[in-house]
Amino acid sequence: MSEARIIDGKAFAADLRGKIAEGVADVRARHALVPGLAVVLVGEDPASQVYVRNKGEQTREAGMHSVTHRLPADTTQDALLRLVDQLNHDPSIHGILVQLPLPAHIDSAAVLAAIDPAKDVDGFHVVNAGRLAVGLPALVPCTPLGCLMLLKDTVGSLRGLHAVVVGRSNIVGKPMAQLLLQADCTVTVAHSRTVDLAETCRRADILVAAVGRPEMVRGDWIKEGAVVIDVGINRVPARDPAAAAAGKTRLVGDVAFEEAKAFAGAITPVPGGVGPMTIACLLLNTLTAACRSRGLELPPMVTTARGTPV
Ligand SMILES: Nc1nc(=O)c2c([nH]1)NC[C@@H]1CN(c3ccc(C(=O)N[C@@H](CCC(=O)O)C(=O)O)cc3)C=[N+]21
Repeated sequence: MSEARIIDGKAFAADLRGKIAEGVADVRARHALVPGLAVVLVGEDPASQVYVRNKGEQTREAGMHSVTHRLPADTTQDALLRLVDQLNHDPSIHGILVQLPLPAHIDSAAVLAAIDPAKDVDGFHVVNAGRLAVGLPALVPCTPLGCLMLLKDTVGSLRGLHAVVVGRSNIVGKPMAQLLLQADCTVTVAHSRTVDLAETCRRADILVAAVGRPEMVRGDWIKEGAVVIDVGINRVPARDPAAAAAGKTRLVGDVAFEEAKAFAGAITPVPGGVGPMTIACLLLNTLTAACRSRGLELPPMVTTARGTPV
């Protein structure tokens, strides 16, 4: 039994961002099109602040136009809806991302529904979810899109493989299952009410863990040689008790990584796995949305022979 290959999402994402930057330079030169992304952050959650700052920097590095709207935590739903409407009508903006979670007094579903589906670079609008489900061109949620890219890069053809997705959220589990189905996998969607979750996972050639529970998937849940994609990003107390007492934390996934390495054929780490791919795919979706707004194909440096990004 050999140790799993570690899938380097950080390096893959850096490479993808390089290709996106070339694609942006191409549409700027040939079509005077500058893809623009607007990120809206309500409230001051420190983790969200870091993440939003990274998005802004990487967007600009790719040659795109980037605006961040930071609104106070007590912003009314009406004010947020007015901002979304303004961005919907702003021709310099091709992608709109409203950072989740929103404060409890705001109805997230109402806000997501107000985003123009053509600018919905998170792929959370019901129109995009529906288009993905029936196989029409859609803006696809960034995290599952990034996972699919890592899987295809690791495995090649996914045809006929049994994929088990643990987690049924609208932002990861459900769209992940749709993408795997489209790639000709046999797909099982498991969740907290699944009877004998461990046994279900053991049948997976491809295991995608997206439950948000630190290290829930154990090593012996994994079939020998399976490819494991860990979507979880959980902050837990530092290993060292003194450091933990001082409030220091570390990031772990939904998979017990050290155990899993002994069983898996390949596995994504946390950090440095799926997380960086999520942001790279946000940039890709912004470029896609900008091109579609002008009826253009995606530039060739970010597409496969079939003209799709994956
Ligand atoms: N509308 C909306 N869309 C989102 O896509 C969205 C959101 N709201 N709310 C918050 C979550 C979280 N999220 C992350 C993306 C990348 C990393 C990431 O790059 N993580 C790095 C490092 C993390 C670190 O060191 O803190 C890694 O895993 O290697 C993390 C978290 C997107 N989200």
